[in-house]
Amino acid sequence: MDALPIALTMGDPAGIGPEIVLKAFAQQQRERQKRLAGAKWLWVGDPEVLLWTAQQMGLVPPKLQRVRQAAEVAQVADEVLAVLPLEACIDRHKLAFGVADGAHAKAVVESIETATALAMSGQVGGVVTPPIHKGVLHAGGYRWPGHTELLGHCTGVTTPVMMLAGRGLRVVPATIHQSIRSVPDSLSVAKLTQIFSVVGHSLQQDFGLREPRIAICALNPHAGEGGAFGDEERRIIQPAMAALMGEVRLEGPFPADALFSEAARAPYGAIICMYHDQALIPIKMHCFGEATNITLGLPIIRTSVDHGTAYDIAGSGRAKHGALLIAVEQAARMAANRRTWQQEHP
Ligand SMILES: NC(=O)c1ccc[n+]([C@@H]2O[C@H](COP(=O)([O-])OP(=O)(O)OC[C@H]3O[C@@H](n4cnc5c(N)ncnc54)[C@H](O)[C@@H]3O)[C@@H](O)[C@H]2O)c1
Ligand SMILES: N[C@H](C(=O)O)[C@H](O)COP(=O)(O)O
Repeated sequence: MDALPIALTMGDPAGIGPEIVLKAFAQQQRERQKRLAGAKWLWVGDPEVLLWTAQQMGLVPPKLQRVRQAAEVAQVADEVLAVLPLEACIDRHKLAFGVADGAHAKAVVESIETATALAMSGQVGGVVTPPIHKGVLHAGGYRWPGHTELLGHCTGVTTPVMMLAGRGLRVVPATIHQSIRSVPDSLSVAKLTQIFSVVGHSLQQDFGLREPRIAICALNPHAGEGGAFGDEERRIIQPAMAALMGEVRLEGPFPADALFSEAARAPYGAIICMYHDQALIPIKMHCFGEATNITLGLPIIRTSVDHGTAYDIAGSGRAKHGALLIAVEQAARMAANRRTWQQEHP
């Protein structure tokens, strides 16, 4: 078993996050009987949220044990879920499934900040984040569009990079949570060079690929058709690729529509796309519920589920928890790969 626990954040308390944590922990316990494997979990959040969710849904909650620091998790029995409470609390009398409430934002953010600090100081092996509701953060006065940007802020990283990975496909959106209208103007040679470099390094360090090939999507249809439909390929994408020649194996820019067939993508360790939906539509069509959202370029390991808060089914019992188990396993695998890489490249 890994020595360090994995920290799980609270996520949005009114969404399916607490439900999938309860279900995933129960499954992990059943499988633990068969094979002793995997790191212990440390849930960073208001324990009332788990208890309320279990009570409302008729689920049997695990025994919870409050800890004050991550080091205590080693003493917590396997069948008990260690919980690190927050300073900010959730008012369970006002909590309702599927209702976005800006009053939850403070605790949601504190959970992410606390788990990140634990990972930064080496007290946990990685951070796994159940979904948050971006409207809740916004209503609470926070301007982070999502985890990715908040994690960048918490770790002092200016260009955190989002990757979604599942069933042999890895996609990276070069721009994330912003309007389509603003995308071309926010692409620059410097920004793309940085992202291409982070992805190349992470495929080696975190995914164990020795000489990864990376495909780059064009921004415009048919890669701009020689300039007839736009020139960002010539002005921005190609110079960024050229800047890394000899360092990272980049190919393209390819017309995005033809790149996602099985044959076209097979040689590549990752496909870098120019905007959110160019990357996330193909991966969610390919394996929604089984993909993992990973933040690259951080000094810590962070993974997440590929789905959101699913308010439409919160509290109904219909939420599937498979993506959370996959995200935890992915975090543990990445932590091991990174340790090996760091030993080989001191
Ligand atoms: N990792 C994250 O924090 C994360 C990821 C994606 C979206 N979000 C946020 O979640 C909120 C809702 O987003 P959305 O509605 O676009 O996407 P969503 O993933 O919450 O829901 C899309 C559809 O998939 C279903 N679904 C999602 N997860 C499911 C599961 N585990 N089991 C069964 N069905 C599931 C939902 O019921 C819904 O019909 C938004 O605020 C969004 O920004 C957060
Ligand atoms: N773009 C992600 C998705 O649609 O799955 C999601 O919004 C999560 O983003 P963060 O990990 O930055 O919260």
